[in-house]
Amino acid sequence: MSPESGLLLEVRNVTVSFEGFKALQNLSLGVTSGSLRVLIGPNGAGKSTLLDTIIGKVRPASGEVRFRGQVISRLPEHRIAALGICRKFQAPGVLESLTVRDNLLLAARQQKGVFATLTPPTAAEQGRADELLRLTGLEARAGIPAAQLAHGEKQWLEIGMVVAPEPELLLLDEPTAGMTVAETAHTAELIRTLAGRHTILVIDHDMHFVELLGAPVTVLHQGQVFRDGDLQSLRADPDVMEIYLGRPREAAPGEGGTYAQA
Ligand SMILES: Nc1ncnc2c1ncn2[C@@H]1O[C@H](COP(=O)(O)OP(=O)(O)OP(=O)(O)O)[C@@H](O)[C@H]1O
Repeated sequence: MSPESGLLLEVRNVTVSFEGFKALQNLSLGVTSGSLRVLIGPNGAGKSTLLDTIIGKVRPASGEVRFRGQVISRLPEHRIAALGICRKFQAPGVLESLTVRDNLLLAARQQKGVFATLTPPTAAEQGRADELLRLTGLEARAGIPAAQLAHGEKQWLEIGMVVAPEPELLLLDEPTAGMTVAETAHTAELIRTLAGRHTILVIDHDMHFVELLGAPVTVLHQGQVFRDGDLQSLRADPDVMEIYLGRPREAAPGEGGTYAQA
């Protein structure tokens, strides 16, 4: 945590430019340790670019990102990841031929790469894999190849794999994309369980899911923070409605509705 601001993550006046087009414009955002925050906004608002900037995939033209008070926006991606920032992308990255438990075990190994295959897992690593099975609700599926999992189960497995090394900050990009209503509800429960142990930023378009998360919401629009608030007040905000309704292709953020997707 930054001794100066008390924030775990600080995005300070960040501008990101793609060949002159400003995807983020002087954007500032602070995240406290252990909090859960949702990012929403119309297509092209800059949500993914913001996560890309935090993980070091995209460099700001101006401004900076601080993590625990340290400026990270000039560090290479692997150094930022090593500080404890992990991002789960939409596409699951599980190894299909391995069992669910072995995927979790691999992710829980302290020793990475080829060395992990040369030494047997420690009792602590085995214990962590079992803990992750319970956490994700995949205990009954532990012994089957990951290829046989349903779409939602695969996503929970990947969340388990991403949290295995205990990252301090977890960035989730549309974790419920393509999920059924029941899978979405389970995902919300899982993320709520993880909050507190981890600081979590979630991007999602599914307002039912956002409601289930019950977390503060930040609305991005045209590369800037447009509003902060709870979902209920944002739904009642005519300006928030306007930025969605102003785009004919997109759905309005009505009860249980879905914000526009790419
Ligand atoms: N590599 C890139 N080169 C050029 N323009 C880009 C690049 N990445 C993003 N953009 C543009 O920056 C803007 C913000 O994109 P971004 O993907 O961050 O929005 P988003 O809020 O995540 O949208 P969505 O909800 O559709 O995923 C968009 O206009 C997009 O076309």
